[in-house]
Amino acid sequence: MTTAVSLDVRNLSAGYGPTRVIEDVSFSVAPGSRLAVLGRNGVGKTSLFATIAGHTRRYGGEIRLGGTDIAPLAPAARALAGLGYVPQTRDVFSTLTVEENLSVGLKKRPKDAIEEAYKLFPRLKERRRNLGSQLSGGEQQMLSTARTILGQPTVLLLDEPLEGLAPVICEELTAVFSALAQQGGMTILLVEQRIQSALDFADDVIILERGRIAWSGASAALAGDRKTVEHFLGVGGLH
Ligand SMILES: Nc1ncnc2c1ncn2[C@@H]1O[C@H](COP(=O)(O)OP(=O)(O)OP(=O)(O)O)[C@@H](O)[C@H]1O
Repeated sequence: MTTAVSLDVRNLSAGYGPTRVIEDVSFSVAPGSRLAVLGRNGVGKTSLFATIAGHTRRYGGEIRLGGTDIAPLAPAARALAGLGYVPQTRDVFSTLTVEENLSVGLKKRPKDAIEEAYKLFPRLKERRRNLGSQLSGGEQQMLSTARTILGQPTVLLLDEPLEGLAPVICEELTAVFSALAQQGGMTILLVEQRIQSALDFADDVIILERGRIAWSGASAALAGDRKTVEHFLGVGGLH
């Protein structure tokens, strides 16, 4: 059965122990589309992705992936169901080689599927025998992204993938993300501090404020609405 919605989040509330940081969040994302999650520091962007991936305490709400509620599942089962999560921390295994890191992402797929990762990021093939700890920040981001993509997710969550990276690496990564959405039909959710980059990449946007959705709409609408950008994201958000 096909569904018109790839990810559907309904009335989601979550936090850490007794502290709630996500409050009654609802949104949906169409298959193959791109959603940017924006907001000032500490509003809950990382926590929202961590909640969808199963790493916080959920108080209520549903997370439907292709029609199935994955909220009761453990993080590994969510990944098997088609959810890819690339955390802000990148989580590269520093004592494993690039190739060993990629093998972890294969799950039950044959070893030669690793070539897909090398096709996406040729730099990783050059560094296949290097340890995770020997990689630059950009290479670590490529590795973390490639490892997740080897699991063939239908929905990919990218938490600040461009943070701290040189402009040329940001362009390379952004081109891969765009190709995954356009040619691979992958649904991508992106947290990004650079508002203009996020708007250039995404079809739609949600803005969080204190764990709640404060604004949602098309990227083009937000790009033309300087007042809303300044109100929720601060002066100088667009350039
Ligand atoms: N592991 C944790 N335990 C307790 N509180 C946490 C934890 N992680 C985040 N928080 C709190 O949850 C709230 C939301 O934080 P979160 O990191 O999700 O925001 P953010 O919008 O991603 O911020 P930034 O833009 O700085 O990355 C903050 O008040 C933060 O202090």
